[in-house]
Amino acid sequence: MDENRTVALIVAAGNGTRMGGGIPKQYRQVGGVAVIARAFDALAAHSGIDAVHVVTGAGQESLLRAALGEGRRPATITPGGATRRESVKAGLEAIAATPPARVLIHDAARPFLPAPVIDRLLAALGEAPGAVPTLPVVDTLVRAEGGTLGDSVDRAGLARVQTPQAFHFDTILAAHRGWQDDAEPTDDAQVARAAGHAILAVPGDTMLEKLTHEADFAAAEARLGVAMTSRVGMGYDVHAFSDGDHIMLCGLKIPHSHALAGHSDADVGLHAITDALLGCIADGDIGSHFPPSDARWKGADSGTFLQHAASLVAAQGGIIDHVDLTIICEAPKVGPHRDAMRAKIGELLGLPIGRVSVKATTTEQLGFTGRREGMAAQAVASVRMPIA
Ligand SMILES: Nc1ccn([C@@H]2O[C@H](COP(=O)(O)OP(=O)(O)OP(=O)(O)O)[C@@H](O)[C@H]2O)c(=O)n1
Ligand SMILES: C[C@](O)(CO)[C@H](O)COP(=O)(O)O
Repeated sequence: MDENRTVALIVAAGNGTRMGGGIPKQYRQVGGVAVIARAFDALAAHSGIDAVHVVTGAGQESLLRAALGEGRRPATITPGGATRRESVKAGLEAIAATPPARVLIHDAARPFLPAPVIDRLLAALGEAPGAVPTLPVVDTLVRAEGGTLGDSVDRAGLARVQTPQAFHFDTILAAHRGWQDDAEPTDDAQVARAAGHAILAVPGDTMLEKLTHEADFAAAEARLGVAMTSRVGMGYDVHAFSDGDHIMLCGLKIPHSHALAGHSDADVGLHAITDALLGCIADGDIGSHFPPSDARWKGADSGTFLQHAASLVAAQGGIIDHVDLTIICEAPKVGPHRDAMRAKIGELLGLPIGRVSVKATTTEQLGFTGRREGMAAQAVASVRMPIA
């Protein structure tokens, strides 16, 4: 073991399920820089830290490399596990090949890490085998029982625990190797304490808040003082009817007297929204990203196209505020499916249903939609983008 060596381990193997759809939160941008890149920079720039190791999820390595760019080189990149604990253990085992004296274990989802927090943690490791940053609880605490308030919980003596969590390396490695409880620990301090070690609390920082839900991104931008600007994109699409007994519309299979003809699943609604999102970032159109000449997109689920466009918006630090779709046809009737369509689009984009509008109109039997030769759809999307 190198007595002088301190390393950092960033765990980034989560899928961000509470965040909703799109690319995992650690690879999205906040203020024009990927979340994980900010955490990486804060650790790598600290004079007390010698190397930064990263744990990433299965299939996320290209996202990780893109987010870190050329300039940031993790000492190791290790595949994570199904839980945070498993990911941390995998990272510690990778580091154990050349064991350092100390390790700081950090959530990739906490992009803003002030250097004084690291200073406090490293100083505390001179007195104890582990230390974590904490913040006082300032709100009243109650048990939540459905929609009804349960008993209040005395907040005296309670604290909120953040990361990085700092440990003597051999202590935390042994604690993780020895973890046997069936319950999943939510952090590494619990693993160390279960092995009998005293862990110190040092003052945390409000900048260190974890990005957990979608609204946390807007809060992070605000915390950073990032100026955001609104953009609006529009999309329009048409598909002709052909023989068949159903159409795909807004990601749903709708029974109908005809199918819609197209290279993909011909989902005119999702195509219009995809183009509206691409319009917000001035990045071509659905045809330039998914050319009909490419056999890969034959019969493709258009949800893939929509999620790709949303991930491009997110990669530029954009936040989708709202989408509004108008479907133009004489039949089928959209009304009975409207809310299911809104829910499906919301699911694909990671948006609550209140930010997804689906409308429909006929053209009073005029034109190609009036003659029931095909369907059209137009969409407007509004996003907030960081001002470059
Ligand atoms: N199997 C897992 C789960 C989580 N993490 C990481 O642990 C940190 C904190 O977890 P959390 O905020 O819960 O992230 P996610 O698991 O991605 O989010 P969610 O629980 O909403 O799915 C994140 O940096 C996440 O990438 C990990 O490395 N491996
Ligand atoms: C490790 C952690 O960030 C400390 O607060 C937290 O416990 C992670 O919990 P999650 O449920 O994995 O977000």
